[in-house]
Amino acid sequence: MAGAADVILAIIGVGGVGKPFLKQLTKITARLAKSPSNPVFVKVVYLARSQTALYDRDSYKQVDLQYWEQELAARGTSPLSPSEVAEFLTKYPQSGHRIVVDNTSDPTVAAEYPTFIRQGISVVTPNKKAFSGPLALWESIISVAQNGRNESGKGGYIYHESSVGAGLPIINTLTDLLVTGDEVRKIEGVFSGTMSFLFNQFMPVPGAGKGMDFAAAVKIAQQSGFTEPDPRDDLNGMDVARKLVILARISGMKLELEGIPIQSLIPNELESCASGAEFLEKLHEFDSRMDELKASAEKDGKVLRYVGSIDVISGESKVGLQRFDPSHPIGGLKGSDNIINFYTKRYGSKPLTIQGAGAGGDITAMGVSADLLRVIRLTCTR
Ligand SMILES: NC(=O)C1=CN([C@@H]2O[C@H](COP(=O)(O)OP(=O)(O)OC[C@H]3O[C@@H](n4cnc5c(N)ncnc54)[C@H](OP(=O)(O)O)[C@@H]3O)[C@@H](O)[C@H]2O)C=CC1
Ligand SMILES: N[C@@H](CC=O)C(=O)O
Ligand code: NA
Repeated sequence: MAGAADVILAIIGVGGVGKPFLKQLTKITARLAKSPSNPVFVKVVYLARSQTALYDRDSYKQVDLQYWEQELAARGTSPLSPSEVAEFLTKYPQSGHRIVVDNTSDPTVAAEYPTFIRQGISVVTPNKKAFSGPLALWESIISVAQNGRNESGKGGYIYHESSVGAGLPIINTLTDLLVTGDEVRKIEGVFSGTMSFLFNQFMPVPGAGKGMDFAAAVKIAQQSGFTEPDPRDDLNGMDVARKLVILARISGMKLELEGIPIQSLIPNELESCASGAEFLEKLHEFDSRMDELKASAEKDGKVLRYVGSIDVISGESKVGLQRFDPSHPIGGLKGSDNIINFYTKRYGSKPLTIQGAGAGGDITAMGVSADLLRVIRLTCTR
């Protein structure tokens, strides 16, 4: 078949984001295979959860995207380490671009992105750890990726749109601003779907109801798939700080996570909880503290919202609670909406604003699927 190409795919992580990603992938693979001029055949040869994986070292049998769950239960074996996944993909006996989709939040998988990329394997992920972890890891990734600093044409590609604002076009927009020569001065807004949901529920604008107890809202946020695998990573402000670090580094700053002042919403007494489950169980005991903050803001006619900002010129950044007028765009956010304002030279004093749901399985998976298609277009289109 003229112009036909193969894509060899390894998928690591099939949880709240990974499952809807697989559903989207099923439709995408069917569509790509039917292209009359440039059919692309996506072959999933590795699929892993934390304790079990589907792959065949000898036959490279493809994973059935419809029955993967049953197959995993019936014939799953121990997962490969990330470097073994790289070797497994590299040894696949036919040509075709190799791609790893990392749908975990595991820093040990993230630490191996340079290993994948150096071997020409592209990485697509919503996992924030590699881009907001040690600066050296970030530098290493962007120095080897084709779409990184050198555009050397040798390594694989890296795309991680869903690591900020889930499926919202945040990273693509920032990249477009920068590559076309705009000067980004400040980025601010609500970066957490969980925090947005919590404060919209706990302290709605006047006239929109009394509001829910804080700990009860946290449980709903978790059940709705908005939180990180461990909800403490949202409540301690780290998730927002990670997103700011990612945007700051793309903007050219050499920022480390430790450089951001972060207001944690975890009560001191719960810092030592052994698990996220224990934390969730005990959080309601501290609802009165949140109620006090709420009452004080209410007295001044304000609402509380959890925001982050980074001043690219001065290098100042912060993450925490702020009071807003109920009529302010941040005060009036709904659901799990993020709102992100880019202040740039071209846009002047009125920022470029992106707003919409910023957490949840389907919309995060959408960002991952779109990134995957981006890599396929770059590598398989004749
Ligand atoms: N949920 C959201 O709204 C958003 C999430 N993200 C990011 O998406 C990623 C996934 O989040 P989410 O799906 O909610 O998390 P989940 O906890 O629901 O799923 C994580 C999956 O990764 C698997 N996993 C963890 N470690 C490993 C490992 N070392 N090897 C193989 N598999 C592993 C887990 O295995 P097991 O099934 O065995 O537990 C699980 O299948 C995170 O990085 C998160 O920050 C980004 C934007 C929004
Ligand atoms: N836990 C995160 C998920 C997306 O990044 C959030 O609530 O925003
Ligand atoms: Na995004």
